[in-house]
Amino acid sequence: MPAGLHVSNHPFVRAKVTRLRDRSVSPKEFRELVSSLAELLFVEATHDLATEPITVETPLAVCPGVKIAAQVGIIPILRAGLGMAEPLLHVLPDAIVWHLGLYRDHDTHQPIWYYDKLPKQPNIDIAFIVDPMLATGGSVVAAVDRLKKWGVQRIKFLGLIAAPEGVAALQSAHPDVSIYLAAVDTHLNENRYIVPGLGDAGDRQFGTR
Ligand SMILES: O=P(O)(O)OC[C@H]1O[C@H](OP(=O)(O)OP(=O)(O)O)[C@H](O)[C@@H]1O
Ligand SMILES: O=c1cc[nH]c(=O)[nH]1
Ligand SMILES: [Mg+2]
Repeated sequence: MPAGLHVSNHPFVRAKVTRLRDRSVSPKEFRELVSSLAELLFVEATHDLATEPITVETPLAVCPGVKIAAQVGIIPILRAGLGMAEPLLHVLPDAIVWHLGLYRDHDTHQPIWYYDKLPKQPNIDIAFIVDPMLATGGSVVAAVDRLKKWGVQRIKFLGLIAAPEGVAALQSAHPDVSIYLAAVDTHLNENRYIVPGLGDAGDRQFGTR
């Protein structure tokens, strides 16, 4: 069944992503914005997370409540996805983090693997792949391919800015993967960068350019 594309319309998200794009923003503020946006989108993306009924004793009475009943995996795509992983752990400290290392080749724009330490057996019920940028879609499609081969069937993608080309590529390769974003921009340029975008999300977080 095809999953959805969810582009947040929340004023916090729209204002923060506007600031994130600003070329004059320092790496420190850029990281803070990535972190805050990731948390806001995670809340939207986990609206249907499995829960289990429990009770809790307040000082006055026994009160019905719930606990989270799914083992969540957070899957950052290195490097730029790193800044979105830590804030999700603040919201859900029991989540497991599995890093996937992929970079996009400068000339071919194809994703190249350089880190993958997934164990033989999957130990999560649902995976949230995090990466700020969905450009051609090559990196996220490769990550979803890998997670499905590993044995995870429930997968969602959390990004900040996407190009229409990347959304189309991910939906065509993996129509079951829901996509949560802060913005969808107009197009990719000749170097496959998102326009207007924000430039290179890894470099802007870590001050490497
Ligand atoms: O949709 P795609 O066309 O695959 O492009 C998106 C990828 O490119 C960026 O990573 P980059 O290769 O710059 O690596 P980095 O995170 O180490 O900077 C970005 O963080 C995505 O992983
Ligand atoms: O616009 C883009 C495209 C790929 N990777 C980025 O960091 N930015
Ligand atoms: Mg980069």
